[in-house]
Formats: sequence, structure tokens, C-alpha cells
Amino acid sequence: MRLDVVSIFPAYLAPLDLSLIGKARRDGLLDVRVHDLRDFTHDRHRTVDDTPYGGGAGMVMKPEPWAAALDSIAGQADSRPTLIIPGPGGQRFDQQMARELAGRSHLVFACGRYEGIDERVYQRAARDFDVRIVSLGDYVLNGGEVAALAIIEAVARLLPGVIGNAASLVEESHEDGLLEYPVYTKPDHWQGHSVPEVLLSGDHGRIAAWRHEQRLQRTAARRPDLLPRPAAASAGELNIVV
Ligand SMILES: N#Cc1c(-c2ccc3ccn(Cc4ccc(CN5CCCCC5)cc4)c3c2)n[nH]c1N
Repeated sequence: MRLDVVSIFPAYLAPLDLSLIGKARRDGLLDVRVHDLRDFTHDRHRTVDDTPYGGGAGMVMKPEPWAAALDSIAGQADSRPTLIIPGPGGQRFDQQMARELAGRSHLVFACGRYEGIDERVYQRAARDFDVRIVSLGDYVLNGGEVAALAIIEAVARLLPGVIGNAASLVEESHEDGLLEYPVYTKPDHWQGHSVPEVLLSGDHGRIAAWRHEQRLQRTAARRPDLLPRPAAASAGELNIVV
């Protein structure tokens, strides 16, 4: 998978050199290219923003540098890339979207700042990209870089070979709709707290059943919205008039 990230703060993407993502890059599983948007300006001040038409607080990112950056990337693309533009008004990112994006060969991230990117950039980008506007959640960040890092990590870890033990991708939170079970390691007694006896039993059937029950209890307590809705007992409950 090829990943391009465009930002006025390229150093913000330094974590992509670390840990499993960094190893995947060195192993050739990921081709990650970070671009400084200011390299696509042509004035002496390398200007990327200006005041908003119609007034309002803050600044808006100018269309010209973005068009030049995206044209450069599109010109190098082997196939139609997916352009992900993080924004508070985007479609909520979740594990299902991560799985969908993991099937793409080329992801491009446009990391905005200030009050956002001129709307005409989104329209023009649709010529060369599948455009997805994506939000991490219902809170306001200062830019798109944190979202790009989160999305890249969630997507890359689903790619074959990135996570050493693919088994760890099973029974994770949100992978199958339930939260994850609690985990323990040595010592078996610590500051008055003991590891649940079942985990020391060696009975893999009991352990699996206990873990599933823990996942159900945790999901009910912390995220009841994730639990499957009870099937209606009768057509009447569904207000189906026959
Ligand atoms: N993903 C994600 C995000 C982001 C995110 C992502 C990308 C950018 C680029 C810039 N900002 C800052 C910002 C701040 C306020 C507003 C709202 N303004 C209202 C008045 C008219 C102008 C727009 C928009 C943009 C960003 C924030 N925030 N939260 C998420 N889950």
C-alpha cells in the first residue's frame, strides 16, 4: 500500500517512522511519503492561507497549493487513489471503514489546518480521486494530522504482515461488535490482586467461555449501544400491519 500525506507540519507525521508502521515501511509493506504543502507554493512567503470570503474568524487554506500538491500525487499514481480529507464534519471513522480502506492500494491524506480548506479543492479533487471526508469523532481538533495518524494506524495494522501475530486482530474491540476481554500477565498475585483462577486452569474451553462472557459484560456496561438489538418478539412489536 502507498500512503501519501500532505501537511504544513510534516514533522507531525514523524510517528510513522516508529514501531510497527516504521517496520512495515522498512520491510517494504508500506510506501509512505509525507509532503510539505508549502513546497507547492510559488510566492516568497510560501503562503498557504488567506482570509475567508464572507467574513468570519480565522483563515482558510488557499486552493492553489492544494491543487498543485494533489496534481503531483495523482500524476504519480498507478490507479485512482482514495483521498481522505479529515474534518469535524466528516463521516465518522470506525473499524468497518478501516477494513474498507485496507483494501485500497493508494491512500492520500490531505491534512488541513486553520478553519479548513477552500471548498473548491474538494470539488476539483473528485476528478482524480475517490474523495472521503472523515471525522475521528464529535470534538474539534486543530488540524487533520492527528486524524491521519489514527486512520493510518488503524488501516495499516489490518494489512498482512504488519502485525506479527494476525491472531491478535481477532476478538479485538469493534472487530466483531464487542469490546475486548481483560488481559493479565505475571505475577499471578500483585498488591492483593489475583489473576482470575480460570486463566490459570489450562482449560481452554473454560477460558474461551469466560473471555466471551467478560466481553459481553464490558460491552453492556461501557457501550450498550454496540450490543445487538433484541429481535422483536412478534410482528406487533414491529408495528407491522398484516
Ligand atoms: N478528523 C477530524 C477532526 C477535526 C479536524 C480535522 C481537520 C481540520 C482542519 C482544520 N481543523 C480545525 C477546524 C476547526 C473548526 C472548524 C469549524 N469551523 C466552523 C466555522 C466555519 C469554518 C469551520 C473546522 C476546522 C480541523 C479539524 N476536528 N475534529 C475531528 N474529529
